[in-house]
Amino acid sequence: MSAYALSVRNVRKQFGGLVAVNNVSFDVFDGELFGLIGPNGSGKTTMMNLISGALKPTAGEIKLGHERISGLSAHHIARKGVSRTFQLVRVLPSLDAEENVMAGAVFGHQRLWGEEARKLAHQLLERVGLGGRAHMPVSAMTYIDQKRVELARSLASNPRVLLLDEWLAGLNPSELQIGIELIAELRAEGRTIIMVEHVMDAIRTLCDRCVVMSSGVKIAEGGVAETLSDPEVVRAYLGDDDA
Ligand SMILES: Nc1ncnc2c1ncn2[C@@H]1O[C@H](COP(=O)(O)OP(=O)(O)OP(=O)(O)O)[C@@H](O)[C@H]1O
Repeated sequence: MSAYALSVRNVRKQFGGLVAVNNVSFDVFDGELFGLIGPNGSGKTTMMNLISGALKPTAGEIKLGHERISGLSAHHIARKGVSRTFQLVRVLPSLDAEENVMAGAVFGHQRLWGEEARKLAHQLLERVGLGGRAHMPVSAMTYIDQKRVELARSLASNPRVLLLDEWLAGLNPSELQIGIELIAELRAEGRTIIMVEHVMDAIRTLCDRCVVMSSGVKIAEGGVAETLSDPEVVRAYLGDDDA
């Protein structure tokens, strides 16, 4: 880990009178698995949307490496190397797994076509545990398998930064274990990942560092163990069963 993969500087997002993200700054190193956590409604998904370009900040700056990406369209930011999965899985249900993943290869950062894209799709489907199911329609797949397809599609662009927005949500305990192992493998490959997650065991197991948000504000940042035992963080989570 050396250079910053992503820098968030004094970022603010206002929806009318509501400040969803209030002057938040943090840096994510190359190769780091970085957690973004906080109670419901604290601004985590808004922050993911700001990084991916689905939303534009009201103020502040986001850089990918040395390049400012805040203000660019989601499409441009994806091309520059930020890819994501969504809180509620978004796949193309009428297509099969291979076609979904090829779409990521064709439209993303890496831009592969034809046979090259197909070959990569096969490798990635194998990678996420869907080898042999390349031609299954995604609409016929279980929820975890649809999540695997979405992850493979995000990886198909060979992103510089991968955003996982509650990728583990909705999985049963054995699927959760598989999901955590899969993310751990991506981390071991040296991928830079920012994950929003309510599953605290996953954060503890997987993340190098984390930021904690509450009511739009960053209330703590640092190594996972010390951050989660910070009294302000414990207070913010009081009453939240997931903490
Ligand atoms: N498009 C929007 N328009 C208006 N308000 C919004 C919009 N998106 C989010 N908000 C508000 O911003 C605040 C932060 O929401 P956000 O979804 O970012 O929180 P979160 O931490 O991701 O929550 P959760 O853990 O429940 O997903 C909430 O009060 C939410 O209602």
